[in-house]
Amino acid sequence: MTNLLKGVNLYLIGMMGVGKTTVGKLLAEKIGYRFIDTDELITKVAGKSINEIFAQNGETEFRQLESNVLAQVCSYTKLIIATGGGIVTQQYNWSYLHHGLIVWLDAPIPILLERLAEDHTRPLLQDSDPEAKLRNLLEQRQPLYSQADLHITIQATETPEEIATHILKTIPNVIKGE
Ligand SMILES: Nc1ncnc2c1ncn2[C@@H]1O[C@H](COP(=O)(O)OP(=O)(O)O)[C@@H](O)[C@H]1O
Ligand SMILES: O=C(O)C1=C[C@@H](OP(=O)(O)O)[C@@H](O)[C@H](O)C1
Ligand SMILES: [Mg+2]
Repeated sequence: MTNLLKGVNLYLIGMMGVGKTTVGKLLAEKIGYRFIDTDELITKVAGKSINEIFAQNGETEFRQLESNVLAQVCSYTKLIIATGGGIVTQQYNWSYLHHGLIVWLDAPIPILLERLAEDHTRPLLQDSDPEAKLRNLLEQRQPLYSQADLHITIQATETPEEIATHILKTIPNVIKGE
């Protein structure tokens, strides 16, 4: 797999709660790549949590930090990059994402809701109706996510390990120029 990818980065995109961070770590272990999470880098750069950035600086500034971090990481190779769910909403981010192979992790809303039911770290979901919020975000983002190179549909019972294996099995079908 490492030979096939030739150092090309993998970018995981998709909705909050789909498992980008969890599966990304496993993928990196499996193929000997480094793992990077854009949210984690943003909190390091800003010196505060995602919640604090949204509350104190607003989403616009968060998106700017996210783009800056993405621009930095895409100059490296052999990375698995778990992005934040909204990275696709900034058109110019696509010029960075297209440096690598873009993998869309896609799961139905009820699965996302169940996983995020007790979560307080995603400011966009601290809403009186998180289900409606997720539906609304997905409606806006689905056409953007669908620009990925690889679309992985996740079943409710699939473990992170199974999803990582599924992705690795599917990559040879979409390697650019192969
Ligand atoms: N395949 C899975 N099966 C069950 N729970 C999962 C799975 N993938 C992720 N999770 C859980 O769902 C939550 C969100 O996962 P996370 O990796 O943070 O998603 P994302 O980075 O896409 O927002 C976490 O609590 C994680 O442990
Ligand atoms: O969907 C979004 O707009 C967001 C997703 C989050 O990351 P995850 O997708 O890893 O939860 C994080 O970047 C921020 O809370 C905004
Ligand atoms: Mg994440």
